[in-house]
Amino acid sequence: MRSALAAEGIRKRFGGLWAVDGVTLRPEPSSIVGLIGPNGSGKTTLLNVLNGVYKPDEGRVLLGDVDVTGRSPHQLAAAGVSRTFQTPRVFKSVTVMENMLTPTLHLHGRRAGFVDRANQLLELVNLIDKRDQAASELSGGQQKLLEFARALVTDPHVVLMDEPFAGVHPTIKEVLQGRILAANEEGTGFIIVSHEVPDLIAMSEWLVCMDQGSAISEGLPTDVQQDDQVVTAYLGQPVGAGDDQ
Ligand SMILES: Nc1ncnc2c1ncn2[C@@H]1O[C@H](COP(=O)(O)OP(=O)(O)OP(=O)(O)O)[C@@H](O)[C@H]1O
Repeated sequence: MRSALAAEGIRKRFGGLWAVDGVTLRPEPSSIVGLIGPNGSGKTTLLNVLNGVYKPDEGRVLLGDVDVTGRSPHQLAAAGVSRTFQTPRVFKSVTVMENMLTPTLHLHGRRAGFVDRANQLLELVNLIDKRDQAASELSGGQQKLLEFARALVTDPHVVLMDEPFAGVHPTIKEVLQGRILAANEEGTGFIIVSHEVPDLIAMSEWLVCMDQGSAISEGLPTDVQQDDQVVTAYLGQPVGAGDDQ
């Protein structure tokens, strides 16, 4: 059974600006939660609080029943909270396989199992042939796939993803979407920030819309999409009604 990562009354301030201003999220374990909102609404800051990059000024982060507020990204990764970034953060000078194994380095005694798992995941994201190449030889899209596969290697409770589909080729996007859904079927929970609202609506069981640091609407994606406050936050455009954006 996987644990959900929850936010309780999170507030985070930069100078005079409350970038996140009292957000509570209580996802079901093993669910896909989509997080949308206009630029600057606090989505990335919330992810940064959830994986320990920032300590919140107020509120708590819970992994299952455990209060993990203030733990470092490293500690949270070890506890089962993985993260991917808008610009993939892979170690370019080492091989694809070495990248896959970096999250396991501090976990002792199970390395052989992780190598098998890493091979399996590389197979699933079509990077197995690149296993012994330096990550710098991968395209930007392939680096996103590598970062995603690496996030799954330790079998996390939840993966936080920031703009996974931004700027990636449609073929790679399709692989990513398929692998997210497959990992979710196996029990991994996701919280995904994306401006590609139609894609996110199609994948998410629960959608949250932020505006000016607050969660202004949450619920089933089709309901949130039609919420007047959400439409207004997106400058009068029904979200997900047009092109991806
Ligand atoms: N390190 C920081 N220092 C100061 N202000 C920050 C910092 N990080 C974010 N902010 C501010 O906090 C607010 C929320 O930013 P954040 O990046 O979380 O929004 P976002 O919803 O992820 O935006 P986008 O969709 O454009 O990525 C913005 O006004 C931003 O300028």
